[in-house]
Amino acid sequence: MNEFWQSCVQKLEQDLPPQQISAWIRPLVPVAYDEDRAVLRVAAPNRFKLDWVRKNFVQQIETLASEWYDKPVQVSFELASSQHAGAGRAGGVAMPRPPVASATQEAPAASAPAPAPQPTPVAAAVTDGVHDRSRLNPELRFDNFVTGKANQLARAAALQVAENPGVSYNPLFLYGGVGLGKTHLIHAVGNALLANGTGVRVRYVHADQYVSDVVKAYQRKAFDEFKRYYHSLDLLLIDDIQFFAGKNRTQEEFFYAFEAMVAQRKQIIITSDTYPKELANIDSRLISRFDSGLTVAIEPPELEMRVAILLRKAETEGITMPEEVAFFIAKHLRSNVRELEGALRRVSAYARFHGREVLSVEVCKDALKDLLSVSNGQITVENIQKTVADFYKIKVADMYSKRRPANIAMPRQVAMYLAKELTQKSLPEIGDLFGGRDHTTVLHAVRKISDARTKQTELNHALHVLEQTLKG
Ligand SMILES: Nc1ncnc2c1ncn2[C@@H]1O[C@H](COP(=O)(O)OP(=O)(O)OP(=O)(O)O)[C@@H](O)[C@H]1O
Repeated sequence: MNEFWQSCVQKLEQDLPPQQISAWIRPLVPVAYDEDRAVLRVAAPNRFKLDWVRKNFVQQIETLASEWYDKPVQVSFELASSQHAGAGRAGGVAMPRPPVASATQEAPAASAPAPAPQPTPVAAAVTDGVHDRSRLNPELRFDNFVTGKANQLARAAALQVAENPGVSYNPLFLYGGVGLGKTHLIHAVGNALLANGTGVRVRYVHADQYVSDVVKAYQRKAFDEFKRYYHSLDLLLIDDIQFFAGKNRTQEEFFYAFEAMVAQRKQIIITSDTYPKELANIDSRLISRFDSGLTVAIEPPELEMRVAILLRKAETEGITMPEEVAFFIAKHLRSNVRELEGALRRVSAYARFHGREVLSVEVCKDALKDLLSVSNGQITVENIQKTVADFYKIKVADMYSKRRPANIAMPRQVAMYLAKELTQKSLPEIGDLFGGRDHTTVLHAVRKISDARTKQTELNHALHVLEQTLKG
């Protein structure tokens, strides 16, 4: 594992800028590799870094681990205990240890014993520098956010809020699929406000972290401090609010923070993977609050925007990318910006490794072979199943399974409908590809979804996004 980790860091160094390596990769510590389950445990020094690497680097590390161990490896991130401190930097390997309790578990029953007091994240936040305190990433700004049809409304709303926090749209609720720039945009608002230098109190928090803060405040009986901190902010940026689902105590606390902040004209910006009314297991009074400001969608980027993003990112990284190369990548990779960034890193590392000065379409074809075979421009039933499963956050396997809960049955019908609409396959062929279902089941799904789409705006919107993602 030690050897793997050293090679992994070296490979990442070829792909990522040095600041990212020192900020996010070097502080990580490999904890243990479970050979039987093919799971590699990696510890991060704090919750912020944990969330960040989980979100931004898991794919790269899993790919490298899978190559190294020659089988699909899952990487599981966790918070470091004191045993791990420093081991990563020294390149040493920490011994396996008992798993860390999930920080996202909801507040325990009132009788739960309180653990020994430690500095709370709230207290820690007060002692850090301004960016650490706000948890903003200074790299995510308006000036490096590429705009196109898919995100122009969201950007305009975010700019408006940055100019008039607390008075224009409160809350601003941004929603959209993975990797489309929601996090980037809300950091941009925070950074713009900090840049004004008026001493505003800004805090970015991932919903998962907020849940964890509620749990800690509960355990340490520190709710007053918790409330004081959150209620005192001028701008609260809360990412991926769908993670509040089923966390009742968190929702209650957030409701009070929300009411207090909005009453004092303090700005709140929320992101989510779906629009407010579609959020599952969230209290209806919160949903109605979320909808009371401005709700804006970010959609998957269209071709021209994908090209612009690639050219812009290549320029920033000092990579010479001819337009035809950008068009080639953008035509084939259509789902989100994170995927484009990954492709750019891969292509440039490949070119560097093979001593090619200028990127060419040939280099891209080689470097992105596996990605391109999945999305070679053709719409297949497999592509549709994967895209729809990603969109609705269900497993691809549920497309073939016999399970029928509504949250699975509906996406499956959507996928069948799209398969009929976008491929040449017959109803029986589609039925076969959905776990051997009868053609009448497919016909029923096609009729049901095409009828529902004419009556339900949100379903129509979702289908539009899916069609656009699949067609490119
Ligand atoms: N319009 C854009 N211009 C430049 N970079 C972008 C744009 N949109 C997204 N990105 C970049 O793509 C990556 C993914 O974006 P981001 O993390 O903001 O997505 P997200 O919508 O928050 O996704 P998730 O739902 O997974 O949290 C980031 O590195 C971000 O900087």
